[in-house]
Amino acid sequence: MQTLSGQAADQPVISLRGATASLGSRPVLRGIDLAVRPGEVVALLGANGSGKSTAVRAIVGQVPLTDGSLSLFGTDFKRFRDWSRIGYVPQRTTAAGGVPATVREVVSSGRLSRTRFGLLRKADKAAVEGALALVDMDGYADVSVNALSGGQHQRVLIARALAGEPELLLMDEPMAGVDLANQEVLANALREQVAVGSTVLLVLHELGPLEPLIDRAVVLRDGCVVHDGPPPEAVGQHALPGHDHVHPHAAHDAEPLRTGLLS
Ligand SMILES: Nc1ncnc2c1ncn2[C@@H]1O[C@H](COP(=O)(O)OP(=O)(O)OP(=O)(O)O)[C@@H](O)[C@H]1O
Repeated sequence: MQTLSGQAADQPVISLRGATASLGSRPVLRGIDLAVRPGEVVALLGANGSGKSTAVRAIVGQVPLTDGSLSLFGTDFKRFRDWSRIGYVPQRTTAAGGVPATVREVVSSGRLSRTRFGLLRKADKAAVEGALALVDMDGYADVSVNALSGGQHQRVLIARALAGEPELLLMDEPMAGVDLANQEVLANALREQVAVGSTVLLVLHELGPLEPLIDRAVVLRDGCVVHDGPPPEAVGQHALPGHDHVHPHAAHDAEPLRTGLLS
């Protein structure tokens, strides 16, 4: 079966095979296999320093692979040019730069790859306004990004990624610095993306309000995949920061899988 974009329905949107990468002289990804299929919402979990951000940065080409392969939408990374199909929210950055820009201007920049010659047409402007509304920042459209709180920045960066109406959304700790009420706002925004068929890969420390949306969890430890399957149940004490989670799906005779999401 083919999707509207001509891609085979069962073909992974992201396929990393045997991926290795180093930062400086340090091997950070040590043979990662990760396939994300169309419409899936996959959480990338693991302790600090396990390689989650590096894996996502490798997928968007910011960290070169030293071995293994990567394909996006069925195209080998070296030949992939269709970046407008991908929205990326990097980890802990700010939307504010040296130049004063309004929230709407920053979010509009996420639409440029969908335009011809950088001109925003009616549909582009509607997509920008829609993205602002999705993260509940429409009331701040004309505010300078320099005047925003950390959580508001994060919502603007997510709106910037959503403005391009990406088929694949990559988000590195989207809930970092966002209070619980706004985490719910972002969870709703994501739910709407998933409802229109977007594929999502998120780096998370805790599943939190996103838990009902997550189809699968991939847990990294020391640059290797140690679990690929149902998300760990984060209920009660298990949801508490620092809890070293023993996965309920581990075979009886197997070493209990400690996802150690935050440890
Ligand atoms: N520029 C760098 N040079 C050398 N090592 C680095 C560099 N950046 C990160 N590292 C190391 O690479 C490892 C993986 O980092 P990465 O940011 O991918 O982990 P992470 O799982 O996303 O962690 P966190 O949950 O803290 O964000 C860490 O041990 C980190 O110290």
